[in-house]
Amino acid sequence: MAEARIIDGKQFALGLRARVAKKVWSLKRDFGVTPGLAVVLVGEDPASQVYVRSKGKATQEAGMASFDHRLPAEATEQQLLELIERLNADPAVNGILVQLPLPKHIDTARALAAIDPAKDVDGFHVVNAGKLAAGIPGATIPCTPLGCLMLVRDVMGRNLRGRRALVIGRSNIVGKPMAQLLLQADCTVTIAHSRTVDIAEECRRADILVAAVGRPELVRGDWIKPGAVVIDVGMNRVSTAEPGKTRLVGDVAFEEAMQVASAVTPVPGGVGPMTIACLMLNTLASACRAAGAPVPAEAAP
Ligand SMILES: Nc1nc(=O)c2c([nH]1)NC[C@@H]1CN(c3ccc(C(=O)N[C@@H](CCC(=O)O)C(=O)O)cc3)C=[N+]21
Ligand SMILES: [Mg+2]
Repeated sequence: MAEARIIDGKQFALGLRARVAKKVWSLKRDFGVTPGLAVVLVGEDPASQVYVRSKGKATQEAGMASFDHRLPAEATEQQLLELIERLNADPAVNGILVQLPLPKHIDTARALAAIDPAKDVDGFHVVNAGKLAAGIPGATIPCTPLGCLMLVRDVMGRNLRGRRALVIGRSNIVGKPMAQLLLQADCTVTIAHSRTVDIAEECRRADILVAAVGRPELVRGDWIKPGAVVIDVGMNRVSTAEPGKTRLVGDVAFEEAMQVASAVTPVPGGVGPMTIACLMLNTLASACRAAGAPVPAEAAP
């Protein structure tokens, strides 16, 4: 069989960001509104600083206002909650992203619950998670699962009815909302996790396989159903033979998957760039709702 198609998430994300930028422009022209995204970073984690910088850059490139808020690692939960309250009340801010993970002395659930659900562009607030699970329109969809669904549809078309989908991982950020989206798309959905008895056997039934567990190259070629579409959410930094040098690998053994699947996302260049592009889309959508403007259809899959 021919090698699988490499799903170019980076390219798709560039296109999506360009579509968002166009709509930002028309929102400004027709409603006099410039969408704004506030990113809150607590502490100095170097990886988080890199992500936060690339989010700020993408926000500005889309023609939106970017507000950067840094708190020291020792900041109290109360200080963070006060900042969130100020951002909730600020009409220039349509989206609030509190970068995770937070320092251990801060209760993550409490911080996320403090964000106005209408400004929760991550889609992590229980109101948005609940709307997604209950099928109530107007939910903000978490960026990574939304991006994954876009890539699946790009390959398989919009009609996913009856497809067997397996999601590996049950986090609130990726696994659970991913499963909800696939269910809403009429897939037959299974969620596998660390206590699943035979993950390989579950994988072999899946037409759509989404791996989001954070275990480098867990999914082997012989776990994959021939012709399946494989979406690799994993971003694991592993050491190489060269001392001090690391490289990024996914949750899927990429070269093996390429021999069996019909399409596979690479790491990097697959899901990661889609997460950022969908964050831009969700921020635009929040601004549209606030202004009474039509919400882009892509934000409500
Ligand atoms: N409240 C919150 N929301 C988030 O969405 C969130 C978060 N906290 N905390 C951290 C994670 C991580 N994350 C990434 C997004 C894009 C790439 C990305 O674009 N990666 C590129 C490059 C990776 C590289 O080379 O290091 C790629 O996969 O091609 C990576 C990581 C968002 N996160
Ligand atoms: Mg698990």
